[in-house]
Amino acid sequence: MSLNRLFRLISIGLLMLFLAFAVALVWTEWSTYRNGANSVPALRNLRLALLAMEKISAERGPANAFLGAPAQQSEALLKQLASARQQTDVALASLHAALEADARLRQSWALDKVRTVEQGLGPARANLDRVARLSADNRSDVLVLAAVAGMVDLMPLMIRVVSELTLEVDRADPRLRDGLSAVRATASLREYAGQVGSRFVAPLITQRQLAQDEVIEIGRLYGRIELLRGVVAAQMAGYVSQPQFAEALDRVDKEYFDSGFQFLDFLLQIGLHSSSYGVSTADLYKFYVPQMQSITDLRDLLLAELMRQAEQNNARARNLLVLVVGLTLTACLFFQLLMVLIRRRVVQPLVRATDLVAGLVEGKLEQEIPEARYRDEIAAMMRALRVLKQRMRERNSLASEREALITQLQTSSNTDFLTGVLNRRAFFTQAGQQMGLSQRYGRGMAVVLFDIDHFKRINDTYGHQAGDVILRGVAQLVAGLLRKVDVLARYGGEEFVILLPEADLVQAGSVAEKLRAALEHADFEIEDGRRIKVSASFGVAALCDGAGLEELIRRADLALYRAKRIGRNRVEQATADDLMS
Ligand SMILES: Nc1nc2c(ncn2[C@@H]2O[C@H](COP(=O)(O)OP(=O)(O)OP(=O)(O)O)[C@@H](O)[C@H]2O)c(=O)[nH]1
Repeated sequence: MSLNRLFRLISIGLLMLFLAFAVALVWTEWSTYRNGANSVPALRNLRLALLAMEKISAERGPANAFLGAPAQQSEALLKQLASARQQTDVALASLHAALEADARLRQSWALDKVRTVEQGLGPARANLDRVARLSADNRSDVLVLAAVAGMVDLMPLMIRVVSELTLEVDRADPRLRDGLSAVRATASLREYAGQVGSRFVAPLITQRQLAQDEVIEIGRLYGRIELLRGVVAAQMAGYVSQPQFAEALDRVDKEYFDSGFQFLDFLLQIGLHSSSYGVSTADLYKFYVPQMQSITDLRDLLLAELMRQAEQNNARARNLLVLVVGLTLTACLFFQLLMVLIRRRVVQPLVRATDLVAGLVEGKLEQEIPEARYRDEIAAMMRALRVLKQRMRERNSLASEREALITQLQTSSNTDFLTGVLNRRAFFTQAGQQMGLSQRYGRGMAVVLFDIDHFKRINDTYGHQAGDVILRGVAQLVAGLLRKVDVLARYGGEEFVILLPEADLVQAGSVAEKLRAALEHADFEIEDGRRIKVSASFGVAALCDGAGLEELIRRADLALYRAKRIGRNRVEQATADDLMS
């Protein structure tokens, strides 16, 4: 796999991994933010539910007072009760409207229960009013207990509404869990405080001793209240460093536990042994109910703090989401840029350099080696490649020069400098090779020796230079008349030798005759423009009875000698006498 392709695959793989990681991160932050965004509306709903619960509890105060009041006090208490009932109705209507407006809660159990409470409130109030309007003699203990219980029985439904809405807040932002527990504990404390007060209503109205089951129930409620006091104190541990929380908790201790609770304790001590309480339900409403306000205030303070925390958490989640998205996008961009940079500055130049080196190895010295864009290691490599290419060029040119020189030297060492035909040494080299082939394959071969006649006279008459001109002319003429396979060489002085491969004596004689005739008819122009005629004598010998080259030349030389002797300008072939001599 090429480096380029490998890098591309690695880049894509890394980018995929990176994107998966980024998407997971953004998704987590987005979910936190989206869930957290529900925490504030969910807290508002919870606050409305707690308020409605408180109002229902609070309504029991004037209601209980009204139950036990003599006729002359009824009108004033009725007004207070009407006002309390209106506040309950407003609080329940607000809660109802808020739950209906919330798409997630429109079909919820919480809304069903709110409706049930709204529906149950009418009959409970009507029953309470009916009992309150009875004459004192007719307000039996059972009727009063039933009237009080009618209102108290609505509370479990409201507690479930509160539980469900608390869960909504918890789901939206689990970090609010501790604060929510504190709020719930405070709300429960307020509810049980109301309930324990209500337990004294019937005995106060009917001026009787506390029944045994009432004592047990009051004891149970005392236990719960004490337990909740501990729970609230524990839950508040994280808050009491802030003065407003410390003060609110202190107020609960002083106003409710030290004052209100003491008042109930006083009634309990009386109710255990006698019926002479000396207080009415109106007194209970007047002395006890206001002390519970400190619990409600603490709850509201906690709710406000929770709201602040929820908003702060939301803002943080939003900021974190923006930061994560921003960082992810930046990192993504940076990663892409990094990959492009590595590809452009490292991978591609490396691949290019590899191609260039491969090209140089193949001898492609014409290829252009580009200038590197940056002053880095790649630039150094390109510079080195340019130097390498230059050196290779120089070496190649040196090699060519040397080869040309060798060829030139070989040519000049094999060539006769005057006539341009082979010299005697080269003739023997080539003739020796031919002789070997002829002997191996049994082919014929002949040698012709010829010598220009009376050449000394030409030199003497026209000068040595004219003699040279004629030597060149004779060599060119003869070379032009021979086959390519024939080997012509200057044998020495004005004497030439010709090797005729695959020729017998007769064929060689014919060739010699043709040459002789050509020379006889030719004339050669010397420097002063004069034309000079020459003739030559030829001796011919052919290969037979396994004779070697030397022997062949010797016989041709004998024949040439004979031709000179007989009269020149003629061709003589080697004879049987030449063979034996
Ligand atoms: N101009 C010139 N003359 C040469 C060269 N080589 C040899 N000669 C001359 O060739 C002549 C040969 O003369 P000889 O050997 O006496 O023979 P010839 O005069 O040709 O007489 P025959 O061969 O008997 O016909 C000599 O005078 C040499 O000096 C050369 O390269 N150039």
